[in-house]
Amino acid sequence: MNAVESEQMISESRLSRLDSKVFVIAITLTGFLLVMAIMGYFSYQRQLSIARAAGNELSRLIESDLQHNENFSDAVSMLYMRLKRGESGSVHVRQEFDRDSGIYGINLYADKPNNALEGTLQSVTPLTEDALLIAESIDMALKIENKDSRYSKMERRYFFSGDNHFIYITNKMPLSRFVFQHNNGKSHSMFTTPQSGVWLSQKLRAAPVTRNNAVTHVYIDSISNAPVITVRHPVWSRTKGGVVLGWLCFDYQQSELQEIVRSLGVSAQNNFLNVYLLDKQTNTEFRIAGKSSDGKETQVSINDRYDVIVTINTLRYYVTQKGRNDLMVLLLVALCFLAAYMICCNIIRAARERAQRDPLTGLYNRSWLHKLDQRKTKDNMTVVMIDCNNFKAINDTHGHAVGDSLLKHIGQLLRARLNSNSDYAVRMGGDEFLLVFEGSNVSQVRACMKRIESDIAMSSAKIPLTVSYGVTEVARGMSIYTAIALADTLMHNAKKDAKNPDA
Ligand SMILES: Nc1nc2c(ncn2[C@@H]2O[C@H](COP(=O)(O)OP(=O)(O)OP(=O)(O)O)[C@@H](O)[C@H]2O)c(=O)[nH]1
Repeated sequence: MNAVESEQMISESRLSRLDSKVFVIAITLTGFLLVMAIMGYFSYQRQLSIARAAGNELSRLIESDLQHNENFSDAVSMLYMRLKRGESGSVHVRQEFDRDSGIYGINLYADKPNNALEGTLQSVTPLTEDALLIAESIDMALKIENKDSRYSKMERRYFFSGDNHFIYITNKMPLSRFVFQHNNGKSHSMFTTPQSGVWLSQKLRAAPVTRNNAVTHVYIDSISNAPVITVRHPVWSRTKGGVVLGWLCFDYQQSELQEIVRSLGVSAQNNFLNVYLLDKQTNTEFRIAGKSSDGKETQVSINDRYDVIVTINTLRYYVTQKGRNDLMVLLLVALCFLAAYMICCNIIRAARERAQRDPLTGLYNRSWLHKLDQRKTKDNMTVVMIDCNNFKAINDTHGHAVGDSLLKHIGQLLRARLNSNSDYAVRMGGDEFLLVFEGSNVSQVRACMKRIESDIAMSSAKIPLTVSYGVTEVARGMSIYTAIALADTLMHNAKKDAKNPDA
């Protein structure tokens, strides 16, 4: 092999080394990104399905509440009509006046065994006969309401608003929170909470907002100072389409809707959900739960007016337990790929190392030379080309196996004489060896070669073996291949001289 061929082989090997590294990195990165993409897709789908489930459930509950309110208002209308016609007995509710708050009130259904009060009807003006009939109807409707429904367990704020009267219906709450007030030593049956007395009279005295729509947009309630939507249902004096006596209005407060969100198993443990009610007509968002609006979004329609929007805060999703599992898997995948990358690199390094070794002698082979070429030539660098004399005859006489063990033995001898930190032995092929000395001058190298020659002669006494060699100092700036070629020529000259001592 000449120097040009060697150069070509070296640059090819350099290229393949680079290729294999780039290949491993590319495969690792592609695999990692692929797994990330697949996991991201499934994580995204899971987040969306959670959002969709929450949105569907919330819209279903709100819709059923709206339906419930409508049924309740229809029941009040029906009962009112019956009372008016004298079909449902007489009016039982009793109007009373609370001097402290200046409010007229009527007790509604009190569920004493369960310590629950449905509420009181309260008005700042004395209730007219018609208003008393409505109050009685509301009382009766409350009694026949399904007490087991989720709705009946919710705190409720609603009021009746007619042309001449505004009746507020207090919240459902435990009886124990009410104070039975006494008037002149006589038991006074009107319930008033000490905390809510002022609030109630304010609420009642505030002019009720006239609303033309069946559903209001989100507004801040003047008394409770909280965002509210009011849904109103007509109470009819005759059948539907007849005269409207007034409106039963149901306030949806943020806290109530939050309660619904909390009651959804899915959102109770996942604080990454942001839930909004979107008023489609005014394009107003009414936040029910959560803090931000970013993330995956899903929109579920409740009715013509409202949509539920659920978004998922991805960062929070990952911080909560469910997301943490995803992160752990992602981390494990990253570690697996890192391990795979390191293993691949090691395999390649070992294969490259093997490719630079001669399998018979364990010395470097010719392809290792490019390493030397890459390095800056050091001062005091000397190369020696060695070739065994008449090796063919040894093979022919003693057999190839003996020839092999001789070559192996020469390799050991060479290694034994070299300084492992600065000198290298290379099997160039067949019975040819190259020695590279870094840090020894030519005379030191020649002295070393004398010792190697005698080692070989002594150790192969049964099968006499000699070597020829050529020594060349690598001049500053000289290519290693040029030096090897020079040493090769010198070695051949020496061989010729040995064979023809007379010439
Ligand atoms: N046993 C063995 N023989 C080898 C191996 N590689 C090459 N040879 C033999 O080594 C011999 C080398 O021959 P040459 O260098 O051409 O000639 P030579 O007999 O050494 O004679 P000169 O070099 O002129 O002194 C050939 O017969 C090869 O077959 C090997 O790995 N093992």
